[in-house]
Amino acid sequence: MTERLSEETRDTLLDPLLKTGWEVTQGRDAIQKTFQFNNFVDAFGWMTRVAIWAEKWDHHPEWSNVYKTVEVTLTTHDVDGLSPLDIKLARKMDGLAG
Ligand SMILES: C[C@H](O)[C@H](O)[C@H]1CNC2=NC(N)=NC(=O)C2=N1
Repeated sequence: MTERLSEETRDTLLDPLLKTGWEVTQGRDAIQKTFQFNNFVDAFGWMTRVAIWAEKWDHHPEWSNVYKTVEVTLTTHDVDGLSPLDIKLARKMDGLAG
């Protein structure tokens, strides 16, 4: 079972993600980002690829898709806050989005 990000490592791990458009969610220990794609098929294809990693890592996003936009929130429900798994999945999402 994972643990919440420690205060010592939190900023170091979050800073690179904040530079790629992730934001800390107001009122929740979570991060969020809106991904824009060229069209619905690209958006859904990206979601499909992310889903495979989410299932492999047993760590799943909270997300919604409208046409070519995907809004994503990441947090770890088991610890009610951010964990290294959220950092890992956010990095993977950025990587797969190109
Ligand atoms: C039983 C199952 O392993 C757990 O519910 C996993 C599934 N995916 C998860 N995803 C996220 N975001 N947080 C969790 O705590 C979590 N827990």
